[in-house]
Amino acid sequence: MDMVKSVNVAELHRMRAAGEKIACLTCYDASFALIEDRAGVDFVLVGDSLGMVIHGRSTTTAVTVDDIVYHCRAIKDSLKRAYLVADLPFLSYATRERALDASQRLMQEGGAKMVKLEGGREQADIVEYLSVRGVPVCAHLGLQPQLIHKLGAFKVQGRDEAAASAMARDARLLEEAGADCLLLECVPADLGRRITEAATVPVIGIGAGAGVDGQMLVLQDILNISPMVTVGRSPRFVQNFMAQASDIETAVAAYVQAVKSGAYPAVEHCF
Ligand SMILES: Nc1nc(=O)c2c([nH]1)NC[C@@H]1CN(c3ccc(C(=O)N[C@@H](CCC(=O)O)C(=O)O)cc3)CN21
Ligand SMILES: CC(C)C(=O)C(=O)O
Ligand SMILES: [Mg+2]
Repeated sequence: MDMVKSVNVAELHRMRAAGEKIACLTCYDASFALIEDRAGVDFVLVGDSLGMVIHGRSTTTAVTVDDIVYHCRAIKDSLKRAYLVADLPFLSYATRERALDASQRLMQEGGAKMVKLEGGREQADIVEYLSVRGVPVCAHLGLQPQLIHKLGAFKVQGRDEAAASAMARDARLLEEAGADCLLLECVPADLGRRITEAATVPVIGIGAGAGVDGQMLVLQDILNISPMVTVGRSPRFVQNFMAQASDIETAVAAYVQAVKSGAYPAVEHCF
C-alpha cells in the first residue's frame, strides 16, 4: 500500500474552506475500517451508537470508555488515511478529571485523534480543559442521545427561534472554548446552514441538512442492516446505499461520492 497523507485537523479546515464536503461514517471493526478507508471516507467515528447497533441496546447510555477503546483498537491500524474520532460515552466527561482520563485512554490506547462530547455551553469548561492540553474536541449539539432519559425520545431539536438562537450561541461558545469541530444532529436544515455560516471550524451534520461542511451517518444504516432500519423505524436522514450496490465497498464508495457531490442529503433527508 502506498503511503497516503492522513487527514488531520488542518485538512478538515482546508476542506471546509475549499467547499469540499467531508464524508464521515461510524465504524466498529477492522473489516469495515479497511473498506471505509479505501472508499475515501475522511472521518471515521467510533460512536456510542455501537451500544445500539453492536450491543443491541435501545439507547447509547450503557456504553463505557472500555467499549470505545476496544472498538478503536479494532480499527485504528486499518485506517491509513481516514481521521479517527471517538465518542466520550455517557458521564465519562462529568468532571474535568474524568474527561481528561477518558480522553487519554481514547487517544493513547485507542489511537483516536479527536474526541467527541455531547452538550452545549454547559460543556464549554470541559472543552477548554481538554483543548488547552492538546486534546482536539468535536462538540456535538442538537439531538444529544445521551440525554434520552430526560428527553424521552429521539427528536428534532432547535425547531423554534428561541431554541435555534440558543443553539447558535452554544456553538459560538464551544468554538471559543477551543472546539476544533462541531457536529449537529437532527436540526432543521436552515439552522444547520446558519450555524455553519457563523462557524470558523468544520461543521458535520447528521440530519442537519445540506448547508453543513460534512455529513455523518451510521454505517449499518447506509447498509440497511441496523436494528432501527430492520424494524422500520429508520430516521428521516438515513439513505440505503445498498439498494443500488452489488457489494458493501461499492455502497460505501457511493455514499462518499453522494456526500462529495452534494447528492446526499436530498430534501427528503432533511428537517
Ligand atoms: N442506527 C443508528 N443510527 C443513528 O443515526 C443513531 C443511532 N443508531 N443511535 C444513536 C443516535 C440516535 N439517533 C436517532 C434515532 C432516532 C431518530 C428519529 O427517530 N428521528 C425522527 C425525528 C422525528 C421528529 O422529531 O420529527 C425522524 O423521523 O427522523 C433520530 C436520531 C441517531 N443516532
Ligand atoms: C450518530 C453519531 C453522530 C454518533 O454520535 C454516534 O454514532 O454515536
Ligand atoms: Mg454518539
